[in-house]
Amino acid sequence: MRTAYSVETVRTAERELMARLPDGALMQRAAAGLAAACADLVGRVYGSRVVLLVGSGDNGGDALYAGARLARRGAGVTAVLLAPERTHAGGLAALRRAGGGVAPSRQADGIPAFLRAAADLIDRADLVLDGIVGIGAKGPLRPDAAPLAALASRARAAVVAVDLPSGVDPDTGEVDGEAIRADLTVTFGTHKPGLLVDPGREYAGSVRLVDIGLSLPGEAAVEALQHADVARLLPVPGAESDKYRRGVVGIAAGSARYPGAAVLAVSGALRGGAGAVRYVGPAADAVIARFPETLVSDRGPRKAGRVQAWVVGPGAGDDASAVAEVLAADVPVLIDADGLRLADVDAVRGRDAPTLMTPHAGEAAALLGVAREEVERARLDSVRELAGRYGATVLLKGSTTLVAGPGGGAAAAVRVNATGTSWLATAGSGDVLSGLTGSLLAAGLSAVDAGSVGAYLHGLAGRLAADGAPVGAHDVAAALPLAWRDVVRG
Ligand SMILES: NC(=O)C1=CN([C@@H]2O[C@H](COP(=O)(O)OP(=O)(O)OC[C@H]3O[C@@H](n4cnc5c(N)ncnc54)[C@H](O)[C@@H]3O)[C@@H](O)[C@H]2O)[C@@H](O)CC1
Ligand SMILES: Nc1ncnc2c1ncn2[C@@H]1O[C@H](COP(=O)(O)OP(=O)(O)O)[C@@H](O)[C@H]1O
Ligand SMILES: [K+]
Repeated sequence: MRTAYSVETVRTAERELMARLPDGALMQRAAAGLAAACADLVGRVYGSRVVLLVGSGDNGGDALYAGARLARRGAGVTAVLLAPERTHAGGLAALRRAGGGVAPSRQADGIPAFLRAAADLIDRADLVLDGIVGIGAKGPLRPDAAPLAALASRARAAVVAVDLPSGVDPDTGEVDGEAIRADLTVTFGTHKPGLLVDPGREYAGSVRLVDIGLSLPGEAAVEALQHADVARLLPVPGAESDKYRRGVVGIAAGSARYPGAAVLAVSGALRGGAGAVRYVGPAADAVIARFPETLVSDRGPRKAGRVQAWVVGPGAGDDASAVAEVLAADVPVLIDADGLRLADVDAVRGRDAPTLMTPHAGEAAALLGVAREEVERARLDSVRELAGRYGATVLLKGSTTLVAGPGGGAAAAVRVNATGTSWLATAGSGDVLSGLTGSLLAAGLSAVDAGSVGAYLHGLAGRLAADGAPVGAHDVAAALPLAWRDVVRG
């Protein structure tokens, strides 16, 4: 499991560790790891041109000490200081001792000369280190720092963010205004939520974690399943299993207008671990024609026969009665697409069995009564808010998919999944996800596990199916067994 902790938790862990170590030891660990990562990235340190963007906190201190290490190995290192009088004094002295230089400053030389010099240096650099701000960030980048982020983001040089890209909110991944676009982020002690959740994740580039010895007890703020975690959660039939013991998933989906949604949801469900798929709705002929193994019924969810979990909503049009019948069932229910619009909030809140809602940003926005952009800007807050309002587990789809448990509060970890690819942004791929995830629910996974395992397999299948080329949703479904095998084989 990859875990990310809130700034507050990181600060507490740092204080405890610092109390047991000599002054400055932690920063030296951070700077050593940072310099090593930079050296790996540029390949040849000797003769390389390195620019340090240095803010007034310890994040700047890390950049200065790492710069000193690179200067000792023969790099030409220049620091651009945002606040010379408040720069980390030890770091700056170390850089000077190692032969590094300092660019003209805003305070002494005026803003135009400062920006011209910074632009020149960044233009000619092989490597830019972003030490503007780290976990001490408050609000959007300030007006003096924002132009540096813009210059670095356009640079031909490799850009390494120190701890996290400046301009990305450490706890949420929100980006308000300018932010550093890094090729690599070297983060210390633990991942930060903002590195795993979009839009921050996209700004971070690849992320390297440097162990500085922090011990982080208690619940993470954000966690991301890895192959081994998913492998442990996948349902595997035992010797005594039969199709009913493996679980039956009911799919109430599709309409005369959208029969394909039913077919795609079933295509995902058949590959999700349930022993049988029961389809209920007006697209039975289309479903059977494509998947003859499906059990079909035209009697509505209540009379369709026993299932261990329901999926309701994909392509369902305005069939509110099917949604109400499914919500009345005492088994786990996944609500997707049209079902989200038709589900009564009190009926969802009143359920005893687990409920999993799977909106994309547009659907989440409609449920929350805000604009879609607001959900995309603040994905963590949005998923927690929805989970709290409905008392349900919520899976918010997108480039990073988030899964929040029914508590909705900040205390419980939100799962994040980034196995996907933007090729998954294709009509019907959400239907495949809902069938797959419903199947995992029927096989006995909890709502949070089913959602996060479903998103993981679906993203991986998308990647395997696409392999750099456009694919249809049915290709994603067909690649699910490949993804499953890939996970099991490790
Ligand atoms: N505390 C520790 O034990 C360690 C801290 N480390 C580094 O220290 C960093 C945290 O240091 P600090 O607590 O000094 O905080 P930061 O250096 O992250 O930020 C604080 C400084 O940035 C300025 N600032 C805040 N918001 C800003 C904004 N929106 N735009 C521009 N400037 C802004 C503040 O005025 C303040 O001077 C970590 O991110 C990490 O890089 C590492 O050295 C590892 C050890
Ligand atoms: N840019 C992206 N990167 C990765 N995955 C994406 C991206 N855009 C969409 N997806 C994934 O593709 C699927 C699309 O689902 P959805 O929006 O419900 O589509 P549809 O309604 O057409 O089935 C979701 O699993 C979502 O997470
Ligand atoms: K930074």
